Amino acid sequence: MKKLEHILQVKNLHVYKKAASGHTSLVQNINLNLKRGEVLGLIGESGSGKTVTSTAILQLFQQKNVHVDGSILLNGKELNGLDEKEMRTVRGKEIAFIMQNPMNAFTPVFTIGHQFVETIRSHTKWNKKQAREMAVEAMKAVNLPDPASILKQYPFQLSGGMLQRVMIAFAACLNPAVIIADEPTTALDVYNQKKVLLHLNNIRADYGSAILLISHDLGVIAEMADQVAVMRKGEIVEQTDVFKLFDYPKHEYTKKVLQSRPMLNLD
Ligand SMILES: Nc1ncnc2c1ncn2[C@@H]1O[C@H](COP(=O)(O)OP(=O)(O)OP(=O)(O)O)[C@@H](O)[C@H]1O
Repeated sequence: MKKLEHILQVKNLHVYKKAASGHTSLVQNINLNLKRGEVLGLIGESGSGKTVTSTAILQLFQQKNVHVDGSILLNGKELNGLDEKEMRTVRGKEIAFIMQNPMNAFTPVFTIGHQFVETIRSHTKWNKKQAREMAVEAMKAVNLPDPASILKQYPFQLSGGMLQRVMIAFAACLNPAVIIADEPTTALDVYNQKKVLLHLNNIRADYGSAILLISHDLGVIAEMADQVAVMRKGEIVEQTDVFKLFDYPKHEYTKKVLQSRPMLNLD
């Protein structure tokens, strides 16, 4: 079988909020392509539609509130319109999500260990002991101290930064084809930011996972991304390789975004 060039292809994606008075558009005409092992940075001002785009790709909107139009191909398989049961077999295993707010990623009433082990077991044939070992290894990779004791804790017992790293360990442990990372490092100090970025970089290099990286931090984008898409008011206004974007931004809005980044004055 011929290998597909793109792991993820988003074509003409439109997302509408449903209301009695009619539909309002949240994002329009989004086209994105991700190759194996590639990092696509998604930047743009607050409210420009980055999270809506990733939520639509993951099919996490409730159909009664939001309508998603267009095509989302993951390894050639159409995700848009897939029923929830099928989507559950895709999420976590083939396409993983690192959310902006780590608290939302966990169920408060179960320990981290229970949730981690059950997620691994629902996608593999491993027994509990094997799944626990895998969870411990995955947590070590993101610099979490004493993973065995973290497994016994409940989400509220961990700090936001620790939960963020648990979620990244979660997302990466099954070597998904695509990882969507929505501001994965914002809750972290500089040292752990570096650790997490390095870990994501290793995953893409070792397993060929493609990463859709949403970030306000242009330093993170410059370090990690191969391609960058710039969003504004629900649309992509510019999409190019990372060097071209930083050196020769075309769109006025991109120029503004680049100009507004904080500069370190070393003098
Ligand atoms: N579940 C939802 N239902 C309806 N509208 C939504 C939903 N999620 C987001 N929106 C709206 O869609 C628009 C885009 O929001 P989105 O969260 O995608 O922006 P963003 O670019 O990710 O911003 P930020 O950088 O602040 O996270 C906003 O006007 C927001 O209010």
